[in-house]
Amino acid sequence: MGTVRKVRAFVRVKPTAQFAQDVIKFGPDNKSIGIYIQKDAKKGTVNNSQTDWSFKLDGVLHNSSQELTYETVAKKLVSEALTGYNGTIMCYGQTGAGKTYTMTGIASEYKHRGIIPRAVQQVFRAIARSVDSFVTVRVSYLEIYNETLCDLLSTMRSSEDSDMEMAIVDCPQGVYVKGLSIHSVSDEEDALNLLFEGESNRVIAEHTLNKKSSRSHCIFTIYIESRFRVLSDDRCIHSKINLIDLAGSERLNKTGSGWRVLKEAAYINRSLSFLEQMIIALADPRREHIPFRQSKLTHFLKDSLGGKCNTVLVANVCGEALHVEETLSSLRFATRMKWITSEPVINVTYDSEGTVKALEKEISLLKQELALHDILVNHSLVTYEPLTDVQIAEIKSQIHKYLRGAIDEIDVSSFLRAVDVFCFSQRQQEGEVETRLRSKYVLIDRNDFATIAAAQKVMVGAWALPTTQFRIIFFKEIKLVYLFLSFRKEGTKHLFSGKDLTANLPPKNKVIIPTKDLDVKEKERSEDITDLPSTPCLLFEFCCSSPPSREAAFEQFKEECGSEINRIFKENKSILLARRKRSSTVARRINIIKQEIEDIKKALEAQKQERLQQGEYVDEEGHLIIDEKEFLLIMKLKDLKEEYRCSYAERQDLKAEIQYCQQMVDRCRNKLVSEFEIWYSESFLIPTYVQNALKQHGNIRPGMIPINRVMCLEEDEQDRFEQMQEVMLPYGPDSVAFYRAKMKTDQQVMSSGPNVEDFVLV
Ligand SMILES: Nc1ncnc2c1ncn2[C@@H]1O[C@H](COP(=O)(O)OP(=O)(O)OP(=O)(O)O)[C@@H](O)[C@H]1O
Repeated sequence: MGTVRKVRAFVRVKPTAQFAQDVIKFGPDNKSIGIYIQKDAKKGTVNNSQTDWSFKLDGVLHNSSQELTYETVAKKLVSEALTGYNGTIMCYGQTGAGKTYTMTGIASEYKHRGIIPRAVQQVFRAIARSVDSFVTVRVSYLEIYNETLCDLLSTMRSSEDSDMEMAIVDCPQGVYVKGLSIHSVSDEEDALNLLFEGESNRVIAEHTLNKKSSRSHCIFTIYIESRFRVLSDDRCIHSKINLIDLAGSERLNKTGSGWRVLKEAAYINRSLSFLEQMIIALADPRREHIPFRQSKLTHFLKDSLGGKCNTVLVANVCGEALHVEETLSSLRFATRMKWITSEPVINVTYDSEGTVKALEKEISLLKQELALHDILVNHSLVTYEPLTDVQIAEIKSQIHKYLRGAIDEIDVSSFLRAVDVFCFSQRQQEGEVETRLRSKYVLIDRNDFATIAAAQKVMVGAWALPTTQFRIIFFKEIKLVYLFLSFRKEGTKHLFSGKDLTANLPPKNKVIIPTKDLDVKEKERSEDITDLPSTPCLLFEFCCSSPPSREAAFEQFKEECGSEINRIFKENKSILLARRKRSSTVARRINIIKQEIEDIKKALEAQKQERLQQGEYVDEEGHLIIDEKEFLLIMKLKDLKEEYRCSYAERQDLKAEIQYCQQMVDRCRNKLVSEFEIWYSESFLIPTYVQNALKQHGNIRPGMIPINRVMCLEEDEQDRFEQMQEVMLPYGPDSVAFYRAKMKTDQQVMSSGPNVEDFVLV
């Protein structure tokens, strides 16, 4: 079980020119807020009505920027969500007090973006840094308007979903909304697109208190699921972050709009008062029944307030005297929230069934791929069933014959046969097989991706030709499994020659072992196959069409492009280790000195007792006379104390140095990982022509433009226009996703024209 925590509650005061400084006062701890009201003169001099209140919350946000608000309120909750804790952040307060500003912010200005876009950014930045897990992110956007559930992303719903009636459903895993569309998002821009799309669909009414008053409760949810890259680790960590912008909590008589708005206000007030009842019940440990089902909002919040979830409330208040009653009511609400306790736990499931399913799916895809290859190369009769004893014996006999030189080639027609050939040949004549292979084939290390890619490029045109003959030969360790292709001459025309290959390979082809030192027999053997090109066979790794594993690529990256940062990282780490070692040596020394001091103190005490028993000597001036032993002990104690002081000071210095070194190491590690991610996607996931564009003088800056964008670019003009926009955007590359998403939503809204008006109720 997790540790028991309290729900955290903050108050955010909207800046105003008419701030009521005599009415609202903040404590020096930045956590307390006091409200002082003059006595109502009409009620006479003797009346007992309360005139001042004091509230203590987790923080008061007055004149605080969006950034500071996010750091204070949300950052920790979001980072804990990334490790599997559910989280809820809720903004409560009267109309116009800044709930939407706090939660969503101003969509046209990056600087004023609110909690939701910042949370999205934090999530995707953390994902970019994670190397050991696959993280998937999904989002949904729900609106509760007049007790009706609306999907703000309904235009993106599949036809199946849109037919389904929405309802809040309890299930053992928690509460969920049946029929609500949940969308996978691959990056920050994707998620922001959906946020802005949903924003433009919110029910908004013109209202005396706020011209763009949101009349509904809106819940943007981010679902995070992390699966570990290692197949043996079947843990799946999942969490959700509910970001809730409640409708305004003003009193009916202040709304001052038409009957429709009054009806809305009645609904809003009712659901907020049910919410208050639920909070009072949750805060009372003796209460057995919690009235969740009284409204859609409370039902939805059943597993999002307290319980196993991290919960944060922001009470938005106005600073003017006119709104003091609403301010008081919001502060009371926030104080009640603080009484609720929670015991957050990590949501983890062990998905061995999922892993098996994923593996089965992968096997079936591989089988299909293999079948397709077989058809392409006229090997349609190949079987992948386990071999019979007779077939195994036949393979063994073929290998013996090949090694004796009785046959030129081993016919390896299926993968399983090849595995057997490999196992058997490895046991039998590993060295000999290697020499023979080296004399006939060009060998490429499986980790040399550049060479493999070049070889692949040369061969790519030959794949589909029926004259291409496959042979798979397994070599030494399973790590060096190669797929050999031999290309037979078609008439007099070679499909390509070894020269073509060498021309296409990168200069660092040192791993290619040239064909040489053939004995006579071998020469004859190669002459036998003169109908093959001069470099008789090409080969490449069995799975070279898929990118290398991240682990292998990371090793390569550290050797090559990332070598400098890796070197600095290692150096810093070794300095850190040396400092730590030194610090523990000093700590040990301090302990020894402490012990010695204790021992000497005891010895001195014993000496003193002995002296007292024997009677003390004093000189003529009345000074006490001690013997030499006691004198030496006193001197030793003095030295030890001095040594203790020096060692202690050294330890303090070392501690500060360690802290600094640790920061440097962490920074280097993050840099190494983020550079690796860019390098990996540029080297293996991005097509070559895009890679060229990303090179130093290419027209795209790395990390700036998502691939899908690059792919759909057609004209140079478009390129230049986008580049220019990126340079001009404030806050550099960080804001690109935000502005792109905003532009996209604006374009959609413009093209949908009058439909936008449908959402504005006047
Ligand atoms: N802290 C703040 N700093 C600057 N402007 C703010 C702040 N808080 C709110 N505002 C501005 O005040 C106006 C009203 O804020 P907002 O729409 O967020 O209120 P609300 O509480 O969501 O109201 P409603 O319940 O009616 O939707 C907006 O123009 C917003 O930009």
